[in-house]
Amino acid sequence: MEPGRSPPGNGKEKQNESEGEGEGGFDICPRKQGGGVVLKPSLLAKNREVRRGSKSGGSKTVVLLGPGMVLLKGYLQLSDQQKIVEKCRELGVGSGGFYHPGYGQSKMHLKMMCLGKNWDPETGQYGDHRPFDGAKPPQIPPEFHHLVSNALAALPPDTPNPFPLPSIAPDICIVNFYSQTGRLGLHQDKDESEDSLRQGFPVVSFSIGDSADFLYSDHRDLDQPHKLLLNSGDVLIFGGPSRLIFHGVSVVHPNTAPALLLQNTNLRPGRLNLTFRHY
Ligand SMILES: O=C(O)CCC(=O)C(=O)O
Ligand SMILES: [Fe+2]
Repeated sequence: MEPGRSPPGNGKEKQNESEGEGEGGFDICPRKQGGGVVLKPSLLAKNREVRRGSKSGGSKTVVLLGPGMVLLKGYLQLSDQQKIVEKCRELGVGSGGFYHPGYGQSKMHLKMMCLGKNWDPETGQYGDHRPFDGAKPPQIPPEFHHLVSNALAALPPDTPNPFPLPSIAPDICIVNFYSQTGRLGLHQDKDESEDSLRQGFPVVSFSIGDSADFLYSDHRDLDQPHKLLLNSGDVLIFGGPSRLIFHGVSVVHPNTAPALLLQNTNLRPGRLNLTFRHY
C-alpha cells in the first residue's frame, strides 16, 4: 500500500488543490485582498478560545489508544498552534516549500513540505534534495523540536507501559496541508531506517486547523479501521508496537477550526498536519 498515500481520486479535489500554486510554494495563509468581507468570530467564541489557549501546558487529557499509541487531546495551546501555522507559512512559500506531490500519473489529495530530509513519494525514499527541483528541505525550526520533546515528556510514565516509548530527536518532519476535500489513503510510515522502525521510535503528529477523521488499524483488520476525530491542538503519538499501524485521513470536517486561529493567521480552510520522525 506504500507509497499509497493517495487513494484513487475523482478529479474533484484536483481543481481545489491546484488553487494557490504560484511561482513560490503554496501559501497556506494567503494575505487578505482588499474588498473582501472578513467575518469575525463572536465575542463568546473568542473568549472561549482564549480561555482554552491560555491554559499553561495545554490539556492534560491523555488517551491510551493501544500499545505505544497515545493521544494528547488538546495539547497544543492556541498560541503555539498560531506560531506553528506562521512558521509553516513562512517556510512553505520559500524554496523547498509546499508543493502538490504525486507519483506516476496520480496526484495526492494534499500539499506537502518536508523539513530536515526530503521524502520522495515516487520512490518512498528519503534524501537531502527534492528530485524534481533540486531544493534542499528547510531545517526543522528549534521551536518545533521543543514542542515535540515537551509532548513526549508530557506522557505520564505509567500510561504507555508496558510499552514505554523512547524519546526522539526528530530529523524529519512531513508537513501536510489538506484542503477541505483533502484526504490520505491508508498506509504505513515505513520508509524510515530499519533501526528506527525496529526500536519503535515514535511518530509524533500535530493537528492544526479543521478537524479530521483519522483511520487506523493493525494488519489484521484493514477493512474495519478504527476512527478517531483529531481536532486542532491534538497530538497523536504512535511508536513501539504501534509504530507500523496502517493509518490515513478519510475526511476533513469543514469549518471546524478555532475561529481565533483563523482570524489571527488567515489559515486557509483546511487542516495542517505535521509528523515528526527519526530517520
Ligand atoms: O494527517 C495526518 O493526520 C496523518 C499524516 C500521515 O499519516 C503522514 O504524513 O504520513
Ligand atoms: Fe503516515
